[in-house]
Amino acid sequence: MHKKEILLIGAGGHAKSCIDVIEAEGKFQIVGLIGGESEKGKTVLNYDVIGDDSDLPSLGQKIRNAIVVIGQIKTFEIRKNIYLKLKSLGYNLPSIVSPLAYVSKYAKIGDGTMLLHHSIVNAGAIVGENCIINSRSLIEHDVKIEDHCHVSTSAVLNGHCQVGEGSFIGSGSILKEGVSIGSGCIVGMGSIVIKNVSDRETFVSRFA
Ligand SMILES: CC(=O)SCCNC(=O)CCNC(=O)[C@H](O)C(C)(C)COP(=O)(O)OP(=O)(O)OC[C@H]1O[C@@H](n2cnc3c(N)ncnc32)[C@H](O)[C@@H]1OP(=O)(O)O
Repeated sequence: MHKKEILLIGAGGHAKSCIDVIEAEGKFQIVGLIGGESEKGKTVLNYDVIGDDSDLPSLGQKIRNAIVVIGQIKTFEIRKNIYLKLKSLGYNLPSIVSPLAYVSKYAKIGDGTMLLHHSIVNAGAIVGENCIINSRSLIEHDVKIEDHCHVSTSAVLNGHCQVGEGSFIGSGSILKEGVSIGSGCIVGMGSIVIKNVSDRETFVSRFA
């Protein structure tokens, strides 16, 4: 199969996981990574960091596809801003789905979103643009996740939960069905969330 070229924006740890998924999916040929000024010339797995943000306009003349592979815990603005910049430069921002993930035919996945290995998105769920649906996470039926969110490893979002723009749901967290998380929230790893969380709130479970 002819593979389309894709540029990866980010050169850290999360980029490695994303490279593994892109190679496994087999639809795109990675042409290189975009990193910070100091990362130029570095290699991540088998791929070179070929430029920084300032090179995006010129690279966009030859490479049409891109995806953001920067990680996200405390701030979503870095991923959001670079995503909007790529859009304004005319890049295509495909969604990438690991062949080991399951996406119901009744679910919707937005542009620029990556589903990593063993994630599950069930019927009626809607995932926005530029999200990370990380390894082994479970997005149950009718969940709605807005743009620029990160659902971390092994998090469980039960039926009808909602997650506002730019929120982070920590590793191994469990959201009770119907719970609503506001925008720009941080849900700490291992949290049990049984009530709604307001915009920009950091929530961690405290059982002591
Ligand atoms: C593939 C990947 O690696 S994806 C990344 C996966 N990683 C995660 O999911 C981890 C996400 N990060 C967390 O959960 C962090 O602990 C955060 C963001 C919630 C807080 O981090 P920080 O702001 O650095 O807070 P800090 O570690 O100083 O802790 C502040 C307080 O909250 C408590 N706390 C922090 N996280 C948690 C948590 N998940 N559950 C319960 N309590 C917590 C700390 O014990 C501390 O309590 P104290 O003030 O009584 O001493």
